[in-house]
Amino acid sequence: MDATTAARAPAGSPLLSVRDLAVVFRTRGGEVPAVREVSFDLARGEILGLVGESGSGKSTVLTALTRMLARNARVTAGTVRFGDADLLALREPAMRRLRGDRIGLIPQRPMTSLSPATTVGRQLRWHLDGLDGHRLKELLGGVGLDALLDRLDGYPFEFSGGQLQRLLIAVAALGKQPDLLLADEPTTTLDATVQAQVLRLLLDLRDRVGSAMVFVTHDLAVVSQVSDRVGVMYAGRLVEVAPVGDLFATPRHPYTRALMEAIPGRHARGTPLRTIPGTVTGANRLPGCPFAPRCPAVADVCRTESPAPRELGTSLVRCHRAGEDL
Ligand SMILES: Nc1ncnc2c1ncn2[C@@H]1O[C@H](COP(=O)(O)OP(=O)(O)OP(=O)(O)O)[C@@H](O)[C@H]1O
Repeated sequence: MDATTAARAPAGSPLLSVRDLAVVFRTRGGEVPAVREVSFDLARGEILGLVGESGSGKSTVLTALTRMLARNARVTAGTVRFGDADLLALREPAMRRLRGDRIGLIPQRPMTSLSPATTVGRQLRWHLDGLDGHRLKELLGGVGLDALLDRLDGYPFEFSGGQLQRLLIAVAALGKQPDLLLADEPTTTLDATVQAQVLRLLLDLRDRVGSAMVFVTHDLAVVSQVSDRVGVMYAGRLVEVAPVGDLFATPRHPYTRALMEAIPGRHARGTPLRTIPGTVTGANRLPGCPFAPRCPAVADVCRTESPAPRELGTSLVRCHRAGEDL
């Protein structure tokens, strides 16, 4: 078994296969690596949660997969296979067709993917050919927006961020029913009851249509509810990938452990919330393990050699010391 096996989706050939993806951003100070050596597979109908602190590269991975990176970003290494297609090599018209009907993206900031000068109703019809009144009602109802049916001649600025987010979910998930849905913090702006409704709807889409999903979130409670497997990112690298139950029960990477320790409610009432000392700043440029400066189990080798992925139980973990009695 090679070292990427645990990053593989269970059984059958994967729908999506990402290998050694690397992305850099061009900045005034030079090129900054944002994503490095990211590898994972996704089976049909599987949901992979992607977690990690702000700036760890989650959105960059999703936008690289759909080839919608910012203008100052470029993919410097890696392959992305979606079925038979090599997504990084496809010509733009073919990629656009895939984005049109087989790969859906729910972006983190809804405003950036809507035209400010066109009514919301018109934009819905652009995205969903042959959208009739009955289907429209069904879509809006699915995301709890029935009340907006009479307001679709309004412009995006007349709607709240949460309403626009739900409209985009309705289009990307329910309207297109894609084979692959990439969702970037889709429920963060929603209140608890609407969030629960949207999560149920996404799970129902997976059950009915078999859509696979990569679901980015900061919220570990959400990730535990929706994911089959979870990938943990730190400073541009996927440091651990494991089935959701195993990741929460037996986190292997010291960063994953620290994340779990920081979950409110895991400790007795009155105990101060645990935080992770230090910051991630500059970690993506380090020669060794990016977590070394903050790691309670750091050894000399961690500062000089980047750990290769290793299998431990059902996890794939990038840590020199994982598996030791730390
Ligand atoms: N347009 C940009 N120009 C330069 N650097 C960028 C740009 N966008 C992102 N980055 C950098 O790339 C890295 C990864 O950012 P990314 O947005 O992918 O992280 P993230 O994990 O999705 O964060 P968040 O949870 O806050 O959305 C960060 O260091 C970020 O500063």
